[in-house]
Amino acid sequence: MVASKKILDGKKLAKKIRGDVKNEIMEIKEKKGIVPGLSVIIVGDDPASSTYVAKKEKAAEKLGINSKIYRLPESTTESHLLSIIQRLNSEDSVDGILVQLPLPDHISKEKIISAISPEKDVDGFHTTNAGKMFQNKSTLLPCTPYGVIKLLESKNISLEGKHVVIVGASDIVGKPMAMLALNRMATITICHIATQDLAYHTRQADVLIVAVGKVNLITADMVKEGAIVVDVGINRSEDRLVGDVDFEDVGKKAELISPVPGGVGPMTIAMLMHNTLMAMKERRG
Ligand SMILES: Nc1nc(=O)c2c([nH]1)NC[C@@H]1CN(c3ccc(C(=O)N[C@@H](CCC(=O)O)C(=O)O)cc3)C=[N+]21
Repeated sequence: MVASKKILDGKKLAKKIRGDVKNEIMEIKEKKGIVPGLSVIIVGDDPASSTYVAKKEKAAEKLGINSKIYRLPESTTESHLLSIIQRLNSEDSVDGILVQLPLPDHISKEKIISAISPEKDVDGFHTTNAGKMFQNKSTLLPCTPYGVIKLLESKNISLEGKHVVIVGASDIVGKPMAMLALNRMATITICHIATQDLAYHTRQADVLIVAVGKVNLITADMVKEGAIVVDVGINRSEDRLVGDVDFEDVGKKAELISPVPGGVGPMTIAMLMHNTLMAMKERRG
């Protein structure tokens, strides 16, 4: 068992953040008579994607966000999807547009993301928002890396001067995670599929952030004593949800460790709600 004081409890923090967002939404509703609107588009019927979208819908509803889910068949054409996005871009009551990833192979992810108005890009994936993040300017930040930062900040962990090692270099987690850490003056290492001697790098980490999607990728021998470990991985193993980190063994060595489930996942949803409110305030606040 990992001692509870060592656990980075994302479920608890996400609840607090959702509460804060809800209070602000109620205040704005009272003063101005407007509520945030979130449109979520899902193409095809991948069961994991459907679960996540259902979670987003439920969270939005509880916070007084007006959410609408577009469930489109796998056969949806790129041009049809683009036409829906264009309509949502011009709809004043829609503050956030999220297209659930992955998309089917016949649809270009880049084309779809760049069609979303940057002001409504609550995922923070648009190149305009990525560029602003690069410049450390205020923008909509990608929900998962942003959630990781919030989780660390909630324990008063400053990244300044720390060696943050990120395993995984995806556009939606690893790369933006590195940029957010760099913007907070961390020294960063990004490991990926071509990295030689992964363990050499992970053992240097003061803060180790893992986002790969491989069960038990990170074992106790790969982690420095007293490190902070954040597990972004989500894997289904023997019908249960596990991360990329061997939680029990690594938990003994780590100072703090995030669990799966109950770690980064709920933070992703909370930051999406936060971003939806921010998008509303920026555009029509
Ligand atoms: N455009 C887009 N934006 C996304 O933000 C996005 C996406 N596409 N595609 C898929 C990934 C994955 N993702 C998760 C959200 C919540 C949990 C979550 O709430 N996890 C819970 C448990 C989930 C469960 O029980 O199945 C937890 O870790 O405790 C996980 C994963 C958002 N994603």
